[in-house]
Amino acid sequence: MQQRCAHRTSQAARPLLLPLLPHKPAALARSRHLTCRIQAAAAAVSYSDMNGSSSASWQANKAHEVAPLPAPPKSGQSLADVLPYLLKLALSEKQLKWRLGAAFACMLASKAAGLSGPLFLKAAVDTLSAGGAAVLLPAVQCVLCFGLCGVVQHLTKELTYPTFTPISQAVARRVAYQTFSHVLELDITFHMNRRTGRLSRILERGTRSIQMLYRAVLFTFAPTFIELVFVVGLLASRFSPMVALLVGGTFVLYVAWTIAMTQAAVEVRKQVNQLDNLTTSKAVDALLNAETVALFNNRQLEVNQYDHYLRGYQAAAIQTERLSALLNAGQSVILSAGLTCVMVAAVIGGQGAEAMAAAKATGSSMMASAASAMMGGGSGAAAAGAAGAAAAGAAGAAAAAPASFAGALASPGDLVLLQGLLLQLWGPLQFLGWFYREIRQSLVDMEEFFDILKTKNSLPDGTTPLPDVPPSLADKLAAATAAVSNGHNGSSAAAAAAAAAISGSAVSSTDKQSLVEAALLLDQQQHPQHQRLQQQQHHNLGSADPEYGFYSAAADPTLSISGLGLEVELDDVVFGYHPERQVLKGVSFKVKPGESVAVVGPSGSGKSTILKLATRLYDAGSGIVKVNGVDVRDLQTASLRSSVAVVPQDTVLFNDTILQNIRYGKPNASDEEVIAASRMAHLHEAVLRMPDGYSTMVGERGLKLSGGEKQRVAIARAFLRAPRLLICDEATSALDTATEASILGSLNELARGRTSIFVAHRLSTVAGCDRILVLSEGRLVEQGSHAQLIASGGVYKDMWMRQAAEGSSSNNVAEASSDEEADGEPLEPLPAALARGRKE
Ligand SMILES: Nc1ncnc2c1ncn2[C@@H]1O[C@H](COP(=O)(O)OP(=O)(O)OP(=O)(O)O)[C@@H](O)[C@H]1O
Repeated sequence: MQQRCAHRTSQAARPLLLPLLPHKPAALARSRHLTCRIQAAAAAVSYSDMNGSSSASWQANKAHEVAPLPAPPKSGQSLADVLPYLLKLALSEKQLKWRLGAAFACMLASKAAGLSGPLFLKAAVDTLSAGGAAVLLPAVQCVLCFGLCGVVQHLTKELTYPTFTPISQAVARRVAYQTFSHVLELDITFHMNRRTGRLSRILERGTRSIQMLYRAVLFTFAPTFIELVFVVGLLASRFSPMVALLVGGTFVLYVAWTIAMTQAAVEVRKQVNQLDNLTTSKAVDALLNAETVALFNNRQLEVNQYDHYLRGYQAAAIQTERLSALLNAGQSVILSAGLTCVMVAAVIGGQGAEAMAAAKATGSSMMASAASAMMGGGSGAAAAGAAGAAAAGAAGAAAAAPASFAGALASPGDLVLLQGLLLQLWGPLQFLGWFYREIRQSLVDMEEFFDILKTKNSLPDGTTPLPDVPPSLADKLAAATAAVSNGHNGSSAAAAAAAAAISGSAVSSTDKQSLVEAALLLDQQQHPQHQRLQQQQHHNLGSADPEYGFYSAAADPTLSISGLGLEVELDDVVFGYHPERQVLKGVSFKVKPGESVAVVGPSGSGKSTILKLATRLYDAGSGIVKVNGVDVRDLQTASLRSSVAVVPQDTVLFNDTILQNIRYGKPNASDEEVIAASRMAHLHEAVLRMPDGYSTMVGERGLKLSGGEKQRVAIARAFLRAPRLLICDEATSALDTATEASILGSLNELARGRTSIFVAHRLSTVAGCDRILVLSEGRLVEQGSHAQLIASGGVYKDMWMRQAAEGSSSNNVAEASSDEEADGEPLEPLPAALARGRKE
């Protein structure tokens, strides 16, 4: 039985997929051609991967395991606000402990080596100053140690950040991943009100800032502070408390100046950011609309507008530069003045000459002297030019010192030591200023970033999964199942019951539906394979037919009427995009499962808005929108949307290949499925005519495709998706009438057994729908079948007659309608009538 069922499906699918089978030479050649195209497409897939356009993630359409972000701080204005957040971010990284420990060990080793170097150098200088042949070896030893310290200092310094980088990169990826996911999850109103370029700049600056803060705080501020404490201590013990006090004072003054100036620059930075956002969004806007710009010959207009923002940006950036120059100048003056004072104090208040003399007298090895110096076991004084005057000045002072200050100085080595230590501080201090400014800027950047993270979806997700059938149908289904199972035994009997029910004129369409459902339930109980296929289609998970890969309900008449359709109901819905303007003013209707409904009416009457409410892009202001009997606000949006396919009014494509763009309807679809869908959408031949076939890149937003081709890509996506609710918003408006007629045929096939809602201006394209809703100024003014509406002679009939009169191709249809009006016979469902009318 199972086999028979599978065979039936495969047989049913055969006509549909026949063109894919290589059973003729021509077909063989074609299939080879197709294979080439697919290979080319595969190449494009890797291209897409490289470009980050996600085919890999398309294959695995499920969330990656990325830890959620902690709640962003209430305010991101100060380090005190942001640091705990950064800490929480880092703490959830697995390797944090050992990496942080290793990075700190490297950093401390680097600092220790950096501070030891001057001590060895001092020892070498003092040794050499003693004179004589015996000092040569110890002096060389000291110099070698000095060199070794330099090597260790730089090697460990270079190891520090790379050791921590995997953590900061992992955090940055997590932040970027979760923020991107958060932004895509936000409601459509958020995206409507944002400018894309601006948003992407904020996200980019935010993630960059997080990395900057780690680097600055962990590897610049903390080590510099430790170093400062150590150096001040060393200076106090070796020279005098005054020297240490002066170094500390210089540092405090330096930091105070940096903070004050940076604070002043914050406002300017905010301005620069704003102008940067505006400039980028202006550029992105113009580039996205390059064709419109060219056609309207508005290049200069765009460039001028861009320049308007650029000029603002330029002015703000110049102000930032001025502030930066002032900051740097002040920092240099403070350091130079401070360090000169330190040197003078060291020279004047030099101490420890005796100790050094004693050290020399004992003739102890210079290594011992260096070691004692490192331990702070002696003190000395030296003089040098301010470190800001650079090493040359210091060296000159060192040379002059023994003569000029022989009485006050302990040794020339002390002078070298002092200068070495001060230079050791000088470098990080310079960076400290730069990093502080960066931190301030990062905090400004992160404020906007946190604002986005804190933005809540104004349409919070519901918790109820989409039920399989609406409650009313479920009841009828149960009754019908019982009836059918009492009367018959076995799936063929169930199918017979369904067939009888369908053909029975006395049975209402909903009851027919119920009986078919009942029959199918019985069938499923006995055909697990059948059930699996149906589930696959339900959840859009995979291909049902191993032979062809592509599954279509249209290929299997039993499945296509399997009641997969959703029930959509609007109950007294009032809605406006802005509170002061209502677009829908109390609209109520119900679309039954499996029913095809058209929404027609003048432009701006709210047709597309209804579709947006049904797919929960917006929530109704008042009234309820229900799908399968559940308020959409309670439904899990994912379960709703995974059951819906929308062919939108304006198809915007991803800048990727045609293959990938179609595959977007079902990310895990095989190439064969994609191509089968493309055939159903009458796109295949057009694609084959393109030089790169399915691997043709469609350009930004699909600009390289014609309007009709874009629409057919969207239709192919819908075929691939095989949805329970098909929504077509002017789906064929960009197509020529012949293509439109054949696509409508395919769409009708697709719509069988599913619920479908069509919005159309050309009434002839939807006259075959089960029901037509006529909307006018946000109100439902008429509804019924085409025949009923024509017969009632209302708004719809006026629209129909007007359209019939307008187009020569519609004349036949108009005649048909008057004939039908005259004799009361129902019209032949379109597009069959449409196609016939056009032929005639
Ligand atoms: N995102 C939006 N923000 C503000 N107003 C909107 C938005 N989308 C649509 N509108 C307005 O709502 C009204 C109804 O729009 P809707 O798109 O539903 O009309 P429609 O009947 O589908 O029109 P058409 O046939 O021209 O597509 C229009 O006046 C439109 O300007």
